[in-house]
Amino acid sequence: MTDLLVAGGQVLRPDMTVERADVLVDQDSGDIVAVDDPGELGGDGELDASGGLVIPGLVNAHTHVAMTLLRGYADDKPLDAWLQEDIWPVESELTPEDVRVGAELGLVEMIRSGTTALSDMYFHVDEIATAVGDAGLRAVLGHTAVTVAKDDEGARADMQASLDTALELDGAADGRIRTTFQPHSLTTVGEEYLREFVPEAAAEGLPIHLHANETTDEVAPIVDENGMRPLEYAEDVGLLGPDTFAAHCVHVDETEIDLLAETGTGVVHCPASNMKLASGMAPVQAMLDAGVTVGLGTDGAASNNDLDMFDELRDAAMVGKLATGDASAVPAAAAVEMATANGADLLGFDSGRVAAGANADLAVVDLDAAHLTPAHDLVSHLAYAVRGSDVRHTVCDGRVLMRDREVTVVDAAAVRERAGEHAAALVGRASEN
Ligand SMILES: CSC[C@H]1O[C@@H](n2cnc3c(O)ncnc32)[C@H](O)[C@@H]1O
Ligand SMILES: [Zn+2]
Repeated sequence: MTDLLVAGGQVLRPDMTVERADVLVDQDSGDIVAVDDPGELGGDGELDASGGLVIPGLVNAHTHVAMTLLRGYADDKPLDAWLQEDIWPVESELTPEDVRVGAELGLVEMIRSGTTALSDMYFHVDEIATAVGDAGLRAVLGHTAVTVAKDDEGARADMQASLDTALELDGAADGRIRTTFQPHSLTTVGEEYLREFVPEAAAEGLPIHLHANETTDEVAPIVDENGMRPLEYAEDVGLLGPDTFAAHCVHVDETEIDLLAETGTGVVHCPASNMKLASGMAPVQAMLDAGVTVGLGTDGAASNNDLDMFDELRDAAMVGKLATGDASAVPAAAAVEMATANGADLLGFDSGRVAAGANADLAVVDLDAAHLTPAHDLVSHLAYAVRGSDVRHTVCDGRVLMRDREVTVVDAAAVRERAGEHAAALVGRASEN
């Protein structure tokens, strides 16, 4: 057994307490072997956590990682105009290699800010899987199907591609990659395709990841056409259940919150994207109170505009209060749970906790900084004061992905340079059409 001792730091435990402890990692199995008092454990290798806080690697439960190439490409528009006027036209020019390079850039950004797991929705998914394999993170991937503006043959082919991709890629990268079936949203996939393909996904045991109830523009047509709320419609076509998680859920009423809780459907809150696109404020505290598992996601870098989950933690805690007029809503510990244990739960990974037996997916946050002094409450710091750039080391599956702020798994400078070149060429092609 090759093992690694993460030594000398404080550790965030699953019950949100913090204690001085060392963490022993088995690098062959990729699991945490033990968490014990300082000096009690020994290992072959060591990762210095002194002056730092060992936390579970953060879980970005909803993103479009390759959209880093579109960071800053189109801002200050609402969702529908942003997608139709800017994003979808430029995405139609994306090559498989662009998607690979964009994903590589996003994964470097995630490693640098302490994220070890992501759940992604996009296309050219083989390229994203290769990038995830090389970068060493854990991911739930899938091909996102859109049927609007396609003929029947094209629509069915896209739904089939979502099923096939999920079946083919599941278990890739030594099991670090899992998959989901992905109808893009309740308005961009036609009812007949949902009724045909959702049962097929269920029969294959595939989890489902979709966008839902993101804007009022998306809610109104479903209510008009079906006489029911969007999540009632989702339940009617078989989409809800314990293996489904829906991104956004901004405009959900009480009946829909109850439906989420009753069916065990998860939600991924994306506060920065919801603010930037002026989509609205999700009723996160009400969903948590009802027993809904709520994780946290950045959405893509074009609607955020970064992939730093510490920003997301702070935004979730802040906007939770603004949405309710209650300063006790979405407290620090709840936000940290959303970004760790809840996200891992939604993605189906045994991560999100620093405990013996769990995946060794960890980040070490450097506390030696003016903006983290004094250290009255480190859970408060994680939610309100830590920045992604405070992360000193990142470990996933027992492998050190970043040591002393140096990414060890890929050449980060080369990735940035290639991404800049690909983004410029992409925008050039888009402007010609
Ligand atoms: C067809 S691949 C996934 C698709 O989703 C688009 N997307 C990015 N952000 C959002 C969002 O907030 N709501 C809905 N769709 C979004 C992305 O650009 C891809 O086209
Ligand atoms: Zn999204």
